[in-house]
Amino acid sequence: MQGASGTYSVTATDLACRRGDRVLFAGLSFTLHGTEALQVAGTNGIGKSSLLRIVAGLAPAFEGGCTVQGTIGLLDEKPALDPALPLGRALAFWQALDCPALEGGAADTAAQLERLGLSGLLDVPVRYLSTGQKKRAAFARLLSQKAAIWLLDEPLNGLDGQAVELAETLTAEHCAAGGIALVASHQAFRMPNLRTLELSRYAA
Ligand SMILES: Nc1ncnc2c1ncn2[C@@H]1O[C@H](COP(=O)(O)OP(=O)(O)OP(=O)(O)O)[C@@H](O)[C@H]1O
Repeated sequence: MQGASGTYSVTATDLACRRGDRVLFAGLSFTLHGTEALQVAGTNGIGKSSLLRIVAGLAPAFEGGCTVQGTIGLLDEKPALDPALPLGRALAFWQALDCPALEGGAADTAAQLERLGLSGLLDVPVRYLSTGQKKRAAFARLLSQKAAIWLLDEPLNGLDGQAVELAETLTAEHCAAGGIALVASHQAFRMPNLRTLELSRYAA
């Protein structure tokens, strides 16, 4: 991560979200600083992904606003890895853009791939990877991004039990290192000091 963790923040102020002709939620405010994590919980369709897209700057707020200090890494169901490329080359493409001159980058990356159980899959085209392997690959890309603010949209979907624990541990490590995590999920997500925001409380 670049910059001091004390400078990272996500602030949502009186946020409302409209999708189509429906206002999904309104009056939502929260602040996250470096080291903090928040799980956005709620039933299917309540607006969890929509909230993350607003925070990421990919969708407009209907009312209110959101300001972020720090770089954003979004992990969602689309890993944004070229399906035709072998996994190793697909990840290298992003790494060259995200962190071209990363010191100790190669060793760092190899260790992360090993930890994610991807080392033996680097020559497999992305389109052949299983659902869980694709999600692991999305975490590999997220880690190489070195973003301060992790926006995780259903990060545990498709992962087996061991990988669920790893995803939770990686997120805890990210926050312990000064990062921020905003986790949208209807599933339990276990990590220290995780706050929960029930989006249904803001349903319009
Ligand atoms: N572009 C769009 N136009 C109109 N409605 C949309 C659009 N995108 C999403 N929606 C609707 O907005 C609502 C919220 O969707 P969203 O994906 O944010 O919910 P969610 O809480 O993340 O759901 P899930 O738990 O199923 O992932 C849904 O009813 C969805 O159909």
